[in-house]
Amino acid sequence: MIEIDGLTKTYGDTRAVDAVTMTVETGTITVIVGTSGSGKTTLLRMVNRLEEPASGEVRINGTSTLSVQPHLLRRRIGYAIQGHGLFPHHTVARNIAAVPMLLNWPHDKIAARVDELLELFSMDPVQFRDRYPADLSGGQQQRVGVARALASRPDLMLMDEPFGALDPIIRARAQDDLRRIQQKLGSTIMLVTHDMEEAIRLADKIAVMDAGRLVQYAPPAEIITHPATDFVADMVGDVERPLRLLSLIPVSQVVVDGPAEGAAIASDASLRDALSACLWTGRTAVPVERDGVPIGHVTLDAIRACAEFQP
Ligand SMILES: Nc1ncnc2c1ncn2[C@@H]1O[C@H](COP(=O)(O)OP(=O)(O)OP(=O)(O)O)[C@@H](O)[C@H]1O
Repeated sequence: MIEIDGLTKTYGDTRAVDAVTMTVETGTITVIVGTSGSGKTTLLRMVNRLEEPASGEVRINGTSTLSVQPHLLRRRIGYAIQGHGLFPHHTVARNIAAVPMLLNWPHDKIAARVDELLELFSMDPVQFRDRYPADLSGGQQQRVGVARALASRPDLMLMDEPFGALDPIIRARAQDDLRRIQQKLGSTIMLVTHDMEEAIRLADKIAVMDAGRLVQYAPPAEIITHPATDFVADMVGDVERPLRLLSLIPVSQVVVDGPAEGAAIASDASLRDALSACLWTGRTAVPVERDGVPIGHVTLDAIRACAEFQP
């Protein structure tokens, strides 16, 4: 459990974060959302002491972070930022292994962990572990960045706009992957975004920040149905649905016979999901199954045609 207690940060006259108190349960995703300058990043960076608070404290499983040296604290807390921050001259495997190497894990344990994470992120270890970041797509780099932050099985994972550089379709797929992996590993995640749609998709609880203050902290359904302030209502109202059309068409409508490579999606999934799957994996088709039985595949061309020919 992460307890944030009266956390405050001032820069001159600006109260960047103003007496924020909230509790994050172990094994959940909390998304901190708000407009630019509302204090989200500062709040997150006070949790791993990249910023020191003016007052208040953070407790992780009952222990104040002030009682732990910052560099030791940060080894226990994963941190992923926009633009992934990978080391360009290190291979994918070495990038993912950065913290386990610092912690002096045995070589075979590190190698096993790297392969396990690559597989979790749908990247074949044989194909990817010896590549360099420049030889990966943007989506793949982002996945390696998140895998690296998870590598040592941190108590807590902090993510600052981790998907900000991805286009909206790939981002939806990256969010789904993160959710799946978080559930599998039981990780505790605090994630900052300015995108309310991302918050709704990912969060167990959403923390809405406005001018340094925490104005609402509640599950997504409650934020949508009972926004605490006009500001929260405006943020919910702004949720963009650029791919609304594809979201409304089931995959079953354009499925054709024959196999395709990769993980299958359900026939009642939407074409938006299928499009995300194609773009995220870099494939031009995705297999489709009904009740776990393969029934064919859907192609990127067919999805595009649907998007184009709808009124
Ligand atoms: N090092 C600093 N010196 C002075 N002011 C700062 C500093 N860092 C942040 N601030 C101010 O603190 C406030 C909160 O900034 P913060 O970066 O936490 O906001 P944010 O919600 O993460 O914004 P964004 O979404 O644009 O990243 C802003 O008014 C910002 O200008």
